[in-house]
Amino acid sequence: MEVTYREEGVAEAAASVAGRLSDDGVPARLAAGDPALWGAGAEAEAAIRLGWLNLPRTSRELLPELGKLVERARAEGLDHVVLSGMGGSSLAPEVICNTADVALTVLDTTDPDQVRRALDDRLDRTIVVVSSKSGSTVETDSHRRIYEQAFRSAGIDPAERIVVVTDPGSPLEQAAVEAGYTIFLADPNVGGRYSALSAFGLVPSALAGAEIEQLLDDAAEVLPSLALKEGNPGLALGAALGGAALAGRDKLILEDQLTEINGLPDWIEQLVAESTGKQGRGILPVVAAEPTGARDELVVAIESDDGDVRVDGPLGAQFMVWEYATALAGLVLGVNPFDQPDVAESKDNTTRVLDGPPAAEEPVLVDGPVEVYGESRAGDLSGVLTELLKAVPSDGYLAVMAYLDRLAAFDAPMPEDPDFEQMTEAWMAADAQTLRALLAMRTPRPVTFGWGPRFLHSTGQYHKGGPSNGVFLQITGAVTADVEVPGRPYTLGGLQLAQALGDRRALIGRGRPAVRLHLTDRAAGIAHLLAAAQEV
Ligand SMILES: O=P(O)(O)OC[C@H]1O[C@H](O)[C@H](O)[C@@H](O)[C@@H]1O
Repeated sequence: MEVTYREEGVAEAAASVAGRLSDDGVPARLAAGDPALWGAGAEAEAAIRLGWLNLPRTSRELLPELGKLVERARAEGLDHVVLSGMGGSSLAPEVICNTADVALTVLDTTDPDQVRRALDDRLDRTIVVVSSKSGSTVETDSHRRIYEQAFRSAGIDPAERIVVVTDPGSPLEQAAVEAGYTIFLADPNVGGRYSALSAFGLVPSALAGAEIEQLLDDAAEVLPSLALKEGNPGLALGAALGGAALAGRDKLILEDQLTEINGLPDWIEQLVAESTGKQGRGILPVVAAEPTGARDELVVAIESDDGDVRVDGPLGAQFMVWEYATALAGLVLGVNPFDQPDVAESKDNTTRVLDGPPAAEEPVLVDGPVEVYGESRAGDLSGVLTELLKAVPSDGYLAVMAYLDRLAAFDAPMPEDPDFEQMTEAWMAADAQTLRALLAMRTPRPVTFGWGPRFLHSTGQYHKGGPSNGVFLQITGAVTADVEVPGRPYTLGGLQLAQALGDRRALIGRGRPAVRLHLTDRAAGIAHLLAAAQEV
């Protein structure tokens, strides 16, 4: 595992931070799991959050039981693996399975269309992993209820198809015991976003067919170096992240194009944003964007020369080193890297909206299939986008957050016998993510993109707790066929909208500009929105 500095400014800032940390004995203290490192205020929490340092060893204990489960699933022909989990309970398995090139259907959404897509896909051969550390996350609870009902209606016993990963004593464990589900209990001394090498990362990945022992071997191999002052990749990376941020380079552009590791930036995004984005400080990860050369950017590239910092190594070691580096970056920035104090606010607001829907807000503008909610004096949609881009401060960013089906673009109409280029073009023309790229061309500031509610468990913490320089654009869409959540008074569509309204309320409450665009026809709305972005 190797971390290389490819730019002088970064090398200098990192060297000075690394020197200071080494003088204080930090590398060895962190490797030994010293909870006092982050100060008295963080000590109690750190004392129950450093278990990730032992996972390369302790997670091996899972292998025999997990091997049996994988064997049983194979023998029964259960080859469609669905993972229901938010944030730390799904981001690592997603990158593990993408890298291993094995199929895993990740449900980290409340979008009714996307959930129905998963339900309609090979239910007779589906095994569902329901993962939640707290065991009380509303999205995961809803998926579990929906799958239980779907299995029963198909004459399948849910106990044969549902596997639960949770912390001991959680409400999900209790429900799983009562229902007779297969249960894997995770190490409670590991926080969600540090849980890649725990049961949360390993159970769904093994079921999907990934080689998980190799991940643990690669993580174990890097471990001894994390106690060192020299030749310590975690110290090198943490000092670069923290040192650059202190020097004003607090936008972290993550590059991993065309490497063997596939999708690591989405996992890093949660780790770094939730760990550092609080008390008005933090590092903003920017995924899938081209560097612009802005003075506040730090470009980190996975296995390529495209960055100011280059990080090489296999996936298991990358998990370990990024976790260690992020814990150090938190120390350098003076924040507790193990809590997420501002995530709950949007959740509470969502509950409030579900309990008693607010008086209907009138759109300030309707432009074709797009309604605009929020403060705007623009006469049309491209005017709204122009206003938002202008509102971004010189050190700020624009966050686009789409509460939509992230697979909808694959339904785009295609020309007959399309070649790859034509297919890509058709997908991009139907994909909300294309808006990020179009807006990025029209501003020198970073533009981030998140699917809602997935990002609420990731960058959502930074949006509310980090520096107050974000501008927010939400996209929601009309629901044509909703999905009931059995035993709950809401539908998925109702929950999804409540999540958008709840988060917007939290952002506005903090004085941040936040506009919601509602697509009254989803496909036509995306097309209209992308056309408007081209006119900005
Ligand atoms: O695993 P769970 O308890 O369901 O939590 C899933 C996610 O929920 C919260 O929003 C936290 O901010 C995340 O850090 C966490 O990964």
